[in-house]
Amino acid sequence: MTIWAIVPVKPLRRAKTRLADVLTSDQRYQLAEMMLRQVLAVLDSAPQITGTLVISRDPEALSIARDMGARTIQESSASDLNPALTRATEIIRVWGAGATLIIPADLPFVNVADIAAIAHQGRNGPCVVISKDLAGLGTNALLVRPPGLITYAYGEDSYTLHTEAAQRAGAAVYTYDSDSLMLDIDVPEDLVRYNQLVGNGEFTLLTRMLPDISISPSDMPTTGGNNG
Ligand SMILES: Nc1nc2c(ncn2[C@@H]2O[C@H](COP(=O)(O)OP(=O)(O)OP(=O)(O)O)[C@@H](O)[C@H]2O)c(=O)[nH]1
Ligand SMILES: C=C(OP(=O)(O)O)C(=O)O
Repeated sequence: MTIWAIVPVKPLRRAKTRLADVLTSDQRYQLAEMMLRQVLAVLDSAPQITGTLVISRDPEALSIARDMGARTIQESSASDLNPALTRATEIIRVWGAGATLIIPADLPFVNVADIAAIAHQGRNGPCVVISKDLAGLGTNALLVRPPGLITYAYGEDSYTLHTEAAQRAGAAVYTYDSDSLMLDIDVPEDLVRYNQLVGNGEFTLLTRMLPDISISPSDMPTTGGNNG
């Protein structure tokens, strides 16, 4: 059965506000664009994904999505993340999708093995497959078979809320976690944790993605967690 990916994208020039203490607005814009392109490239190369629908208010994000082979939907200005995802899900249901995989645009390390593993776990419905964030509170990837089975509850404690919604719907609930899927880039500590994960003092993610950036570990808080 077909799996359509949905990628929600906030206006790129207003993204990653929680990184404002350590990145300039232009650096945040560059990071948001680079992560979006990375996520779309992985979804485009994953054989289990029939197609990707990007929903955003941002014409620039929608243009990037189209250039990378994704379908797009213009989100209304008054929208928010959960209603945007609901609207996108309604569309892929019309397209006959057997399942949807929600992948946020800020998961720079998602890879095709993650997509394959989630698709395999979620091959028989009704079910959901959820990938937690590093703090274990958020939802980094979410497969829902059939689409529309549960109401989206992204935000605080979304992992628990999505799990409970699936249980109420009588669906099987699977969890798939991997280092590559667990790290969404939200807060400065995520950059520190990324650095710890790869064991390198030079913020490889940023230096690779934003070669002109000059952040050092001493610029970062050393405790706290990804609040999902
Ligand atoms: N279409 C759409 N996507 C959204 C909206 N809010 C957040 N997103 C996307 O949902 C995913 C997770 O959101 P966040 O982690 O809050 O990303 P962010 O808004 O760039 O980061 P912050 O500004 O720090 O909250 C990212 O891919 C965002 O681009 C929204 O209102 N509409
Ligand atoms: C929206 C979520 O997290 P964040 O906005 O921090 O990526 C979530 O995990 O439900």
